Amino acid sequence: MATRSRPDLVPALEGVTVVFHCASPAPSSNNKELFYRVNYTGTKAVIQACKEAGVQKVVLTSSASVVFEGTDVKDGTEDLPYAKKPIDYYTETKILQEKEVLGANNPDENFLTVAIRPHGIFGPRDPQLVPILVETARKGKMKFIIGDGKNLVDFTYVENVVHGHILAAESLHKNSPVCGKAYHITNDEPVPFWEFLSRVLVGLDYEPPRYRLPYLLVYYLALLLSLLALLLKPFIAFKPTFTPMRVALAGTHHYYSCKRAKEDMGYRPLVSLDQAIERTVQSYPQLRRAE
Ligand SMILES: NC(=O)c1ccc[n+]([C@@H]2O[C@H](COP(=O)([O-])OP(=O)(O)OC[C@H]3O[C@@H](n4cnc5c(N)ncnc54)[C@H](O)[C@@H]3O)[C@@H](O)[C@H]2O)c1
Ligand SMILES: CC(C)CCC[C@@H](C)[C@H]1CC[C@H]2C3=C(CC[C@]12C)[C@@]1(C)CC[C@H](O)[C@@H](C(=O)O)[C@@H]1CC3
Repeated sequence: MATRSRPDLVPALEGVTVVFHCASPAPSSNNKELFYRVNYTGTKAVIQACKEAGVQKVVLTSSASVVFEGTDVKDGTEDLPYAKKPIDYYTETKILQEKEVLGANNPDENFLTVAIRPHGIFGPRDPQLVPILVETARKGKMKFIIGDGKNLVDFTYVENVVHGHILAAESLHKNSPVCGKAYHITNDEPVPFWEFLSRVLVGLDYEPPRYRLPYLLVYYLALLLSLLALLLKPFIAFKPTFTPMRVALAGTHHYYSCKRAKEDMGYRPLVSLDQAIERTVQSYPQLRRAE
């Protein structure tokens, strides 16, 4: 449902028991105002509309990045505090959104909420991760490995993310431990970031990245480029591919524990990373490298 207007939402929600709130502008958007309007004020409108329409359960699609500050997270649990300096404005508004949804949990009034925090979602025909990767490779910018190439990251197949949402909805009832809590949902198979990207690229007939660059060198170069882009904005518009945020995502460990989801809602990934990569690569014949 692509609306943020409460008067539109209420009639659409009449008779509904569970709302899955997945709406967000794409993280790559530059529109700060839109992030705020959709992820924060839009979420408040959704909660209000749910209450007015008598919806009892809300499952929010949050993001594991709400605790990521651009430095290593290894097997991070849900007890990690929210990032004080989130990696971008999208994530800043995901934090506001998650706080709003979890804060609205009120079993006494029969209004139950839970947040799912996936990480690095991918899957067949997704318009984000693989297309961005291929576009970067086509521009000849996927030749380099940032850092030592060993940093482990979670990438989560879309079907496992959906499974986590359904389990959360089914587990949401009065006295359940899931009420008002956040849950990491990943493939539970952390993989070296550069190995994952290489497998997707090679699967689509592109060369994998080969040459190593020191992490800090690339990070500060990206920072410099971003500052330059900001300074030159009134004269020329250019959008650097390697932003500090992308460099941090590419060069640090960021993988999360699913222990809480396993214990409280019986979560297990349904599709392995091998199967997931295979299915995803097969779904993009148009992105395959031409001979
Ligand atoms: N893609 C990832 O790696 C990832 C990881 C963690 C969390 N998430 C979260 O998953 C959810 C789904 O994202 P996705 O990556 O599948 O992208 P998506 O584009 O498939 O889904 C985003 C949804 O938001 C709606 N939307 C966008 N702009 C809107 C607006 N202005 N007003 C109302 N609705 C609007 C779209 O209609 C769409 O249904 C988001 O909440 C996102 O923050 C994504
Ligand atoms: C230019 C290259 C160095 C990197 C190219 C790959 C990137 C397009 C993706 C690899 C990891 C992805 C990722 C996100 C965006 C796309 C990547 C950087 C998110 C930041 C998108 C927003 C989500 O909420 C984040 C999450 O917590 O899952 C994603 C983290 C991984």
